[in-house]
Amino acid sequence: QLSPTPDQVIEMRAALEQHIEGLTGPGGDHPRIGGLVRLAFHDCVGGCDGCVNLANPDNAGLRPYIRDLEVVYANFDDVISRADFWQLAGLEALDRASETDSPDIPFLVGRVDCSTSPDTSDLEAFPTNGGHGNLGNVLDFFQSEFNLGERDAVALLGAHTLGRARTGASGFNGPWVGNPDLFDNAYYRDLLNENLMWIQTNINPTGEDRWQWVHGRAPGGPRGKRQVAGGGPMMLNSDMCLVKDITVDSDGRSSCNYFSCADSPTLSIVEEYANNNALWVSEYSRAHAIMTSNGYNSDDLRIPGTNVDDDSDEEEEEIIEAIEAILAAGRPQGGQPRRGRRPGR
Ligand code: HEM
Repeated sequence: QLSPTPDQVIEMRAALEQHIEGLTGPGGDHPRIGGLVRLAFHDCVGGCDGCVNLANPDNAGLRPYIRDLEVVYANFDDVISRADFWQLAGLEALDRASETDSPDIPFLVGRVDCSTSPDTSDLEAFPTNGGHGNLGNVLDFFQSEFNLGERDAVALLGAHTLGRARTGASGFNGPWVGNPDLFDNAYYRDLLNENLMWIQTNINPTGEDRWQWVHGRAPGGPRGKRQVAGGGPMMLNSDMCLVKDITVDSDGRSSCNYFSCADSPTLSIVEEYANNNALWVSEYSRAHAIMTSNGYNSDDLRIPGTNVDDDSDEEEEEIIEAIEAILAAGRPQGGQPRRGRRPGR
């Protein structure tokens, strides 16, 4: 099995850092930050296996990130699996985006690529209704897919502080927050910010509906015009449901507005994260570590160059213990390891 040395991991991280810096968007942002974090998540739906089904509309937009990353991976494909390399790329992107509180996520190796990597025709199960969904859809998804609870789900969705949605991919449009390159709790602060006058608008009224929440006005500014085509900061229903108890119809339209909706049961978690960046980053780290072990048992994954049990870093050990507990709880009856895709997928 492929297993890089710690020095090789350092070399790969340097190459990935260069890769991330090597592409800038029109606003001077770095699109690969968001793209690589999203890839790390999408690869782990159905098990982290270095394979993404690009024919699945839920994966729309990932193609250029995978294609460009292949050029970097070609230099290391004899020492690391693609599945591990994609996870390292996600971690490097998070580090690049962090300023004050950096996520502390141990990089574990041992993931195995699917036989057709990087492509697959497997249909992975993403949240019902994608960005149209409500809190029930979101929580069910994280529970059934990753064995993650409510708090972990709220923490993970904070990754939407990075990157943006694109009309040509999901059909939604815009970043979630003002600075899509910065990994901090702005996502939670904006969700709670009444001065942003959140309104729900359909940015694709002549085609398949795309109801997203946009700022009704700039902070402190006069009430602005509804963003007809989006492009400014936005939230999906699956984000807004963390603070508002929205019920959406099959097109994604909410029956209440930001001011008339009742509070969501997860509101208090959002408030905690909005008030405490370090707390959010720490809980995000744990949830991300668990998500990116999906499909494996604790004995399958280890820190490069070590045996997991030898590792002396206390914080990393805590996270590994958490992963072990979750993996043990999630093991199917009969104690069979859940490596790669689950039966029936
Ligand atoms: C309920 C679960 C989720 C839903 C419905 C959802 C939905 C979406 C949608 C619709 C987009 C826009 C894609 C595009 O147009 O290119 C997106 C982007 C993104 N998502 Fe999620 N997402 C979910 C969970 C997550 C999780 C768990 C993570 C990571 C931990 C994540 C990280 C990202 C990032 C970083 C982007 C920006 C990508 C870019 O800039 O290219 N998402 N998500």
